[in-house]
Amino acid sequence: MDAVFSVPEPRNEPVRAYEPGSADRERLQRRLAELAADRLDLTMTVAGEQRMAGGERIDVVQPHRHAHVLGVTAHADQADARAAVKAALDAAPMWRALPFEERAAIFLRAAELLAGPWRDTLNAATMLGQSKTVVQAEIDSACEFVDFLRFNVHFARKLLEEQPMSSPGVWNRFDHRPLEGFVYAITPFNFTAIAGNLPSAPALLGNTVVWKPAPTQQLAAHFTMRLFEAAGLPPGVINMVTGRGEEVSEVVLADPDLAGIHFTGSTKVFQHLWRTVGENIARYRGYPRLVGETGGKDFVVAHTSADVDALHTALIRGAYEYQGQKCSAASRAYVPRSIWEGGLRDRLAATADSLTYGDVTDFSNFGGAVIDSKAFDRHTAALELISSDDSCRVLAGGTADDSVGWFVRPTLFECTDGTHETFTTEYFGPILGVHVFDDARFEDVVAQAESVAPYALTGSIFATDRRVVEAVAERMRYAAGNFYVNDKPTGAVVGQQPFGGARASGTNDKAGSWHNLVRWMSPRTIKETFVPPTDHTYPHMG
Ligand SMILES: NC(=O)c1ccc[n+]([C@@H]2O[C@H](COP(=O)([O-])OP(=O)(O)OC[C@H]3O[C@@H](n4cnc5c(N)ncnc54)[C@H](O)[C@@H]3O)[C@@H](O)[C@H]2O)c1
Ligand SMILES: N[C@@H](CCC=O)C(=O)O
Repeated sequence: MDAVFSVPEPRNEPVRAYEPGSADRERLQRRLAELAADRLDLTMTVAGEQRMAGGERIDVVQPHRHAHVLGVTAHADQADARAAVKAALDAAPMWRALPFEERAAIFLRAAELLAGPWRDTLNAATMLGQSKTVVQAEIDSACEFVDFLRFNVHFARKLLEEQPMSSPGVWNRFDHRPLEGFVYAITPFNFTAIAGNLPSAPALLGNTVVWKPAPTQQLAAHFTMRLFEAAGLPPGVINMVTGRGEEVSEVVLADPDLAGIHFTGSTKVFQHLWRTVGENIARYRGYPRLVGETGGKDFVVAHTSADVDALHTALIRGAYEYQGQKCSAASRAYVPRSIWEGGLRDRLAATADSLTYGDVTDFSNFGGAVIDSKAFDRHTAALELISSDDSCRVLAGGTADDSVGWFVRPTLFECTDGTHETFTTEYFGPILGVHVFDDARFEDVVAQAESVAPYALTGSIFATDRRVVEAVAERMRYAAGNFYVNDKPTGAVVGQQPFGGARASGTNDKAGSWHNLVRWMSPRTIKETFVPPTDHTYPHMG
């Protein structure tokens, strides 16, 4: 077809409420029951073929009921990794030859399938496998995932329009090539949308991908792969390998055709990947693009002019929704003594104590369990540290129980030392530390909060005094890639608050925006001269 196509105008997928008695809720509950009753083989998908990986088997369980096995997966071994790389390289010529519109149509179809008939499946898988409540699943595996798919097409189309200038008699063009080789996408447990976006964004631009989801997210990852297939994704474009990933990386990171890594997860793992790429640099055909969004130690700073009701709600939601397992979760707050002792302390503690964490299929619960025993152990160690340290005082929670699920109570503590390790370490759980300061020390505390932790992902200022808002935004300009004014530091929406952070929090390539997509393109500049010169001499030569 000869045409310059426009693409559908993207819109954010509306969030459904699932109120009692609604048809949406009843349908989702039926799907939850079906998936809970199943015990799926959670295979790899390589060159379109589903088969169990060759390594040790792993049970995928419900974190809030860990005796309940949802499916069985396995660690991919080196032979599995080699097969996935080969499948990606074999599919590359076909995929990059397909016009952009055809690739875009597949991902737009995936968006509409997910917004419609696949919504309950992805939401139910995310609730059961990752212990998300219905609202947390809905904003992730339905809305944010749909948004990534729609907005990526919109931004990619705009990037393809980018063309250089041409002087008279010359036509300059950009050929927006995909990278030469394959992309390695490695995704975290906590967001189904991120797991879907990391392999699909490079694929939209014509790259083929080896995708390694987190084992604890494997149930939703399995259905994500089925969704892409249902939308028409050809075999070999995205190849999903299962399990922990170390063995996969031994093969993939040593492959000469590694063209890029699209990672979201912990800072430690990203640094390991970066280091390994550095050690292998002479092996590669090119310089692999390294895109990584990683950890955070996200702050809320309050001023005496703050709206205390808004601050209270932001701290509760920001710290304890999804059990604090968002990279953006508020985990350290700085509150003036007059506000803290004027009522906020007791109110926050009472609200935190009242939050119910339990089985997420009971829609009355506020939260579920933390993801696995490793996370549970990390949090119990942090709780022990807090309760045994004289500078910290636990005000709510502080307990944990793994008899049925990996439950950690929403924990609130205050700490006299704003440089304490609890203010610099990412625990990734429902643990909020508050440093209370004398009102007059506001500027010193802002300066400390700016750089005490190595991260720079999200942060909030609560103040109604505009001069304070302006001054803190300027003083903390590099302390957060996503900065919020009078709002919680979580819940970024694709197309509205492009997401990502710098310093130890990552490369700040803003998932779901053109900043990210541009990393998966390798433009070729073409100059065509219509009437080329036929005399090599210049006028100054006489
Ligand atoms: N900045 C962001 O946008 C963002 C978003 C979500 C999560 N996170 C961060 O992710 C972390 C939580 O997620 P997680 O526990 O899944 O992180 P993680 O780093 O433990 O794991 C992330 C992924 O890396 C894989 N992995 C680990 N070692 C590997 C290796 N050697 N080779 C290949 N793959 C390997 C894991 O199996 C998983 O798929 C937190 O630090 C959180 O802040 C950041
Ligand atoms: N983008 C999400 C966080 C993703 C990390 O876990 C938010 O803004 O809350």
